[in-house]
Amino acid sequence: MNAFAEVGRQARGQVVRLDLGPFRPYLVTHPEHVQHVMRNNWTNYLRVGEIWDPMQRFLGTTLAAEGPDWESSRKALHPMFTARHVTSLTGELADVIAERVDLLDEFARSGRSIDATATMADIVVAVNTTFFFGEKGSLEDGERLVRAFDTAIKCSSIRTIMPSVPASVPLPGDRAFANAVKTIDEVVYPLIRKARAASEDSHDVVSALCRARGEGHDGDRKVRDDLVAALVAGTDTTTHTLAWVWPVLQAHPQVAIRLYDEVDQVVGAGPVRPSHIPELRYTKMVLQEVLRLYPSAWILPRVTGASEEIGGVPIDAGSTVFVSPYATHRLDEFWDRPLDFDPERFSPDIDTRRHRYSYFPFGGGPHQCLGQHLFYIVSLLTIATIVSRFRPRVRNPGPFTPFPGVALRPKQKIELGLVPVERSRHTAR
Ligand code: HEM
Repeated sequence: MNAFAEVGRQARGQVVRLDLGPFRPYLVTHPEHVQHVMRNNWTNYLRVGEIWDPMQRFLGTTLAAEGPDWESSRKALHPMFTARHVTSLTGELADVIAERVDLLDEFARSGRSIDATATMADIVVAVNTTFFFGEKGSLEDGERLVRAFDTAIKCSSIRTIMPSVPASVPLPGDRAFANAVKTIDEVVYPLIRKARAASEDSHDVVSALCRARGEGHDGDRKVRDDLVAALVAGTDTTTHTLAWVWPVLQAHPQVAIRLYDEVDQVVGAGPVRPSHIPELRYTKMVLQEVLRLYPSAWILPRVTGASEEIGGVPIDAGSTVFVSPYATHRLDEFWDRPLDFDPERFSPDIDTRRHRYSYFPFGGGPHQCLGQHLFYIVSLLTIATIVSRFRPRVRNPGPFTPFPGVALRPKQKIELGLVPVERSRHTAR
């Protein structure tokens, strides 16, 4: 990842062509150019081609595609992801998170470490299962789905690196891929049927999609594709961002002290309530800075429809163009001390006048992330719930370095010890 960021830094905002053997994508990092690709001329920068096609074999062709199918999927999902709707569910999500964090007491008592990534994944799966399926889905359904997503992503990436092999020629991983897709369908279709059969006006995503999409085979297929694509978009991204928080706090004790103080003041011994969320201002700044240095959606590939120039560099039709929050967030030209971790950059009291596209962990333009409100609420609830009860300490030595999977994640396992916080309940506000 360092080498990748270095290419971007040395280009100083110019468009460069990467030399990855036979594959020669362009890397676009200057905020003006990013804005051109993501927003101003987005219809010429398509999510098609050898990187996206294998993923569409299990994500389907609604949200993960382009054109009218993508548009209708986005329209169907949008009402479930507005700030107002997600905020209305904060109490329910807080209860789900508190239940998962209760399970950590045993580790704190016995002194055993937890695996930070696995624990964050456990919380995210529980939250997403509730948010997407309400009472219709069980935790076991959510866990089966996530395991199947992992397999499908791993196996489809084999085809991504061998794009010239036709689908009719078998490759290793094909059978596991087919089984994963079967598992996904075995979990999702019965939940769609349950949602269609239920007469109540539920506020979970599957019910809303069933209301928005037509009935019958075609309608069910669209609901299935919408659900799978949105769940995949929101699972690893949130999990790995939350996992990064702990080594980052360990490496920056002054930041950790301020965050702990804030949670102590706002939440005390807990439980975390919806009214606490807007008050967790510093904790949110820490998350924003984590997303600057470790944006889980670290690369956004596009393919040009027609030839054109970006910043004076001619780009032929059919070329792959990479836009990368990871690279742009580390440019000296747009960030002061870009490699330092400093949440103050996001202080609402500082007038930074940053270019909108110098910071874009959630993308931008018409494909901008639908899940960012959900992400902030879930992450603030998770951090505050854990910190109101424990002081997490990373026990294994770092450094913790980013690994460029489909989502950017810490390469090393993070072993977290949990020291219970002793305080009386009346400190809660
Ligand atoms: C740290 C957390 C997250 C990050 C960094 C993130 C990042 C992104 C980015 C960069 C995009 C744009 C992709 C592109 O332009 O090709 C995107 C799209 C999307 N995200 Fe997120 N996301 C996060 C969490 C979530 C969550 C929690 C959900 C929902 C559960 C979600 C749902 C979506 C959806 C549905 C899209 C597709 C929008 C479209 O294509 O029109 N994301 N996300």
